[in-house]
Amino acid sequence: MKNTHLPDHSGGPAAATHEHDGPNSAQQDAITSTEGAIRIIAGAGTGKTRTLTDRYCYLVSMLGVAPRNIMCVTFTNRAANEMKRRVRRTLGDLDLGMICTFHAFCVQLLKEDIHLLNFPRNFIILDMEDLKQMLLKIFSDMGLTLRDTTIKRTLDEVLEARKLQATGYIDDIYQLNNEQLKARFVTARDRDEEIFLRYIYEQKKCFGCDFNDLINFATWILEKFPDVRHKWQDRMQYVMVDEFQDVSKRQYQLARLLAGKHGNLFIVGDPDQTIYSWRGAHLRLFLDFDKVYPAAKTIALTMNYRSSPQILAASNHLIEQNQVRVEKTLQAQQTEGPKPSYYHAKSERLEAEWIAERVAELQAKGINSNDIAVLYRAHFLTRALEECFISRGLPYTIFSGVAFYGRREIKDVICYLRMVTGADDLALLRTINLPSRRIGKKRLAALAVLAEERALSLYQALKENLDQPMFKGTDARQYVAAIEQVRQQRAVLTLGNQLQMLLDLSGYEGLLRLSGDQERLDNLAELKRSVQQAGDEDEEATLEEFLERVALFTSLDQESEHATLKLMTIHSAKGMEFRYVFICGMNEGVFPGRRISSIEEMEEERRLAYVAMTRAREGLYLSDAQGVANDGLFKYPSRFIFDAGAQHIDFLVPLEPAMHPEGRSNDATNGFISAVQDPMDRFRPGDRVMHPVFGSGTVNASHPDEFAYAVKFDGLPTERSMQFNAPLQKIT
Ligand SMILES: Nc1ncnc2c1ncn2[C@@H]1O[C@H](COP(=O)(O)OP(=O)(O)OP(=O)(O)O)[C@@H](O)[C@H]1O
Repeated sequence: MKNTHLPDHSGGPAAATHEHDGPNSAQQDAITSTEGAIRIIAGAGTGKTRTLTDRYCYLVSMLGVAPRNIMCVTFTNRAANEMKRRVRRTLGDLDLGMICTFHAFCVQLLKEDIHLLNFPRNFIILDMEDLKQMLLKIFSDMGLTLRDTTIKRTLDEVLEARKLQATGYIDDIYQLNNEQLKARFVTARDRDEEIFLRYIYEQKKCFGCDFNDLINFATWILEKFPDVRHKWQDRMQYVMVDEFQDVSKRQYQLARLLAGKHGNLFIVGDPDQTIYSWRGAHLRLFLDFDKVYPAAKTIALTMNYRSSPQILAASNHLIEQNQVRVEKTLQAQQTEGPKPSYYHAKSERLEAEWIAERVAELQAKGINSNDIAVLYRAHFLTRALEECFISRGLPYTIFSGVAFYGRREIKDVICYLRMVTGADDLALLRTINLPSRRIGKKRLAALAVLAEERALSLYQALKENLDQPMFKGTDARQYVAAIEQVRQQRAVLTLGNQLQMLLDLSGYEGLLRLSGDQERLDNLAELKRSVQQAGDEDEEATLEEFLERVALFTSLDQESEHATLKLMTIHSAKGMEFRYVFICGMNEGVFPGRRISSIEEMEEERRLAYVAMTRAREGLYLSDAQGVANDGLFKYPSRFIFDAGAQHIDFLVPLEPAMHPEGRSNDATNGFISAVQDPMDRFRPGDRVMHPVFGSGTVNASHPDEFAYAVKFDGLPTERSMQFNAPLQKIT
């Protein structure tokens, strides 16, 4: 085993920034502070990922801690893989299974202990497609149509909301058998509750866990069974959490539970980069860490090794406009570069052309396309860009919202593979008529009744009733035969060969070929490659393991395959860096989005702009297009351009006064803009203020996180909370 090299390096400015330069003193402190609760507040580009990796290597090689005793959770699988790659480069080939996402960690825990919930070890992980399919079945069972309720609403407001709120549903799963659960449909208080109960019933029937369950089940088991808790707490001598600013309350609770015995909880993140509040991430968790752990040590990393001083100055100025934050100013270590530029185009087409021209200029200077990224707030913004790039023959790759494994043909094949492993009902329903086997709705309904009566899965029921008249004239027998033949050969065939056999015997590949859709065939070829690769990398790898990895894959994990210009949303660009970054569509109503209705949401949008700008190393280009938006409103340049400080931005075309925030009138077209104009924290405790209705009063406290003052008005009996932008005047 190699030792990590950890030379004591001063934190002084360094001109060259190479990966092999030693850590600076703050980084060194973070690497070697191993015991107790440690919070690292790491600004953008300050070497957070690198420090985390060095710390991991330090624990293993200098302190002699086994990798199985270090839990290191990252935000995406992509980040986990990158970290493993770097650790292996230093420490050699080790089992690094505990460097993973929260969800992947929970899968490992559940594989060991889910029997406590009466689920089998080979439970299935339900992805978004499975959930949608399940809901469609439930709607049909309840006689609901998509007019009564939509999939999206049900996913957000029924499933997600209930599972985020409380974990009582797990007690139901645990205590009630299928019949008892079913009996509860009748007593459901309302339609949404019935949908939820039916969902629990369906998931229990196929032993499925959705992404929320993975976290909830793991926490529930740890809380309910002390022996199991102690086992995991013993193991997790060190718990490290990356991107802590985007961790949810429940994930934090899980990390705390696991670190409960040894007390070594290390969190690292950047409060200024919180961009997932809507997923339950709480900036507060980060800010209050030292309240939960009073002995916690906090280390700030503020030397930015990524961006030029000019890019950093604009980014710093932007984020300073936020009120709820931990004050920190990053210092640039890079050499000077040009100021970020801003181009205000007269139309979307002209904006796209301006970007294409700048890209061409960079390429002419010998810059690799891989080093250039165009970032945007929303997917729809790519249309104009794509049209322009295509007409100019400029190759580009879009990191699309639909992840590879979510594509229709890929999901079909994954479900075929699931027929070989667990043969769950969802997988059967998806595959049974691909290609058509003449098993229509009526036959499926009859099969469901058979399965229900005998408490069997659909597949078992089908297999046992192939001779029934109802399957006459269908290809049910061939379907079962294909699956059974692959099952029998599993022990002797490689993963790749199992898949090929299944594709041939089932007729699915033939069906795709018949459709002649080259893109789908290419995707299938890509999937085959990935299955083959999984088998090559590890001869012992099983189909179950492959499916489990795939189920945990999300759209944020997409890797860049081609050396072309990259187009992606800012959310997907999290954690990445590029030499040149374009941020397009910087218009009010787009970025910040029109639906922003509170100051908190506006601050989150600003953090998103900050994440976007800090991805750039040498060049940053901002742009917007004038005109009328989809909703008929006039488009103004984004406030974020001005928030970055006029002195830090090179305005390539002079703006008419009406385009500046201060030049805008307060008419109907920009009511949105004034409605969420950020208020300033204007008063200090003790200030005397005047309100047009309540009269005079004294400011008792200022609560920046709530954007409110506590004011005691002289004429009112109780203290009142007043928004920062309330009509208060200071009395001097
Ligand atoms: N001590 C150091 N000396 C030289 N270069 C460094 C040092 N620490 C980090 N870097 C370099 O700085 C860049 C940013 O590091 P890294 O990607 O780890 O930052 P980060 O904090 O994770 O960024 P972000 O949070 O913005 O995604 C990388 O190119 C990295 O190699």
